[in-house]
Order: sequence, then structure tokens, then C-alpha cells
Amino acid sequence: MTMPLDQLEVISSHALIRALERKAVANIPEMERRAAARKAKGWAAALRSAATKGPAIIAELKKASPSKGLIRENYNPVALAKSFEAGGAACLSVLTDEEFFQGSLADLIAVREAVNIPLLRKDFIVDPFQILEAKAAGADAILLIVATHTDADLKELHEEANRWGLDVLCETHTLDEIKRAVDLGFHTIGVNSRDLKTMTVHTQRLYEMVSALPEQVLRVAESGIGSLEEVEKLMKAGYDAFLIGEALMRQPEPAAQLAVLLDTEYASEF
Ligand SMILES: O=C(O)c1ccccc1NCC(=O)[C@H](O)[C@H](O)COP(=O)(O)O
Repeated sequence: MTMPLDQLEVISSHALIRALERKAVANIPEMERRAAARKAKGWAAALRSAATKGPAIIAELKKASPSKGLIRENYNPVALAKSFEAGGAACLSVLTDEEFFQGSLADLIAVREAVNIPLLRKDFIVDPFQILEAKAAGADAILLIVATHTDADLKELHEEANRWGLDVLCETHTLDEIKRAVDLGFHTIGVNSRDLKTMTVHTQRLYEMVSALPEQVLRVAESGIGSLEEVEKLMKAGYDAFLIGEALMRQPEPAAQLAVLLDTEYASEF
């Protein structure tokens, strides 16, 4: 499959169209009632706490991706979520984009009912309505990708997330984006090593960029991480947490691979 020049632009514009379609038929007062009725769990706090004991892993539920197509045929988000929780993941990331990642909001709702650990709604957030959706569906955090937004948009979406008590993982790809994220006051900043034009992962970028993240920020390394050795090297370099999808999803027993990355015993329960 040939990739368009900037895949992020394509995905984000589809995300906006779909969000506006859902918003047009949504019962907003009812969603606001549901969103207000639940208290978000501390997603960033769970990562900080896990990071004092070992690698803080955000296990990502990812059925497919634009760069790899179908990653996991036998995709049961609830069973995966339960096994990751039992296996020591600090938090989960649940893909809700339907068109490019074959995820859904229904997955997020089902996972919320099945586990207690905090959940990130992993999607391309381009409209405040998606933040309300995230809270109402059971998320504790949302992703904001700096490359997709102006500073004014980021500020507005950050405030909307705060209004609903949600944490934000602010994702960057360049030193300039890190500066913008820091200046805008984000507390949890991810560095994604996946080049959004070529979709290639450049792990070296994680090492090159970590020193630009201030001490007080929770530093998250994202994409292409698959071995305990890499996790340990990234921890030494200064990262607090690790967002890992494909390396888990490709395994017949994803929780066994999580145990490898956490350097713990694997006890199969599911
Ligand atoms: O994964 C993709 O192909 C992708 C393409 C375009 C935009 C975003 C994409 N991935 C989102 C992510 O950030 C990853 O799912 C996450 O960092 C986990 O990465 P991995 O461990 O490599 O699955």
C-alpha cells in the first residue's frame, strides 16, 4: 500500500468528519450527565507510581494500524485488557479510531467495565466533543498530538480535558514540538519515534530528544519498543513510561510478552 505524504493529516481529517457526524446525532445533555457522574482515575498518577517500582508500561490495545494493516486477528479487547491488568500494566491505551486502527468507542466502554486500571482513549482528538465522548465512555486520559494543532487549539483542548478531569498525554515528534508542549504547560509529554510521513520508527530519536524534556514532566517513550533491553536503556536515558502496542499484539500470549518487558514471572490466568 502506498502511503499518502502526511498520514497524520489524512487520519485527522477523517477523525474530524466522523466526530462531527456523531456530534450531530448525539444526546449531549445525556452524555454530559454520564461524563459528570464518573470520577476519572489518575492515569498519570498511576504511571508515576509504577515508575517508582520498575518500568511503567502503558499496554496498547491495537488491532490494526495504517502502517502495518491487520496486526492481531484474534482481537478480544476485554480479554487482553484483563490479562494486561493481571500482568502488571500500569495503564492501558485503547484505540478507538475505526477507519485506520479498527478500534471503537464500544471497545473502550467494554474495557472500562472489565478492568480497574486507568485508560487512555487513543484517538485523533480534533474536536472538544471527542473529549466529552472519552469521559462518558470511561476514559481517564486523552491523547493530544502537537503536530495536528495550533497552540490555541491545544490550549482549548487541554482546558476541555481539565474541565472533565481527564489527564492528557501530549505527543511530540520534534524538539520544536517539545518546546511548544512545555510552554503550554503539559505535564505528561510523549516522544513518538514514528515518522509521520514515512511511518518508519526511528528509535534513536527517543534518545536524542529526551534531554529536552524538563525533570518535572512525566516522560513517555512511544512506538517501536519491543525488548526489555530497550526499555531498560530508555529508563536509563530518562524516560518514566513506555507506550507499547505492536510488540504485545503480535504475540500469541500478549501478557507473557508484557512479563518479559516487566522482567516478572508470567502466570497465565486467562
Ligand atoms: O501505528 C501506526 O502505524 C500509526 C500511524 C499513523 C499515526 C499513528 C500511528 N500509531 C500511533 C501510535 O502512537 C502507536 O500506536 C503507539 O506509539 C504504539 O506504537 P507501537 O508499539 O509501535 O505499536
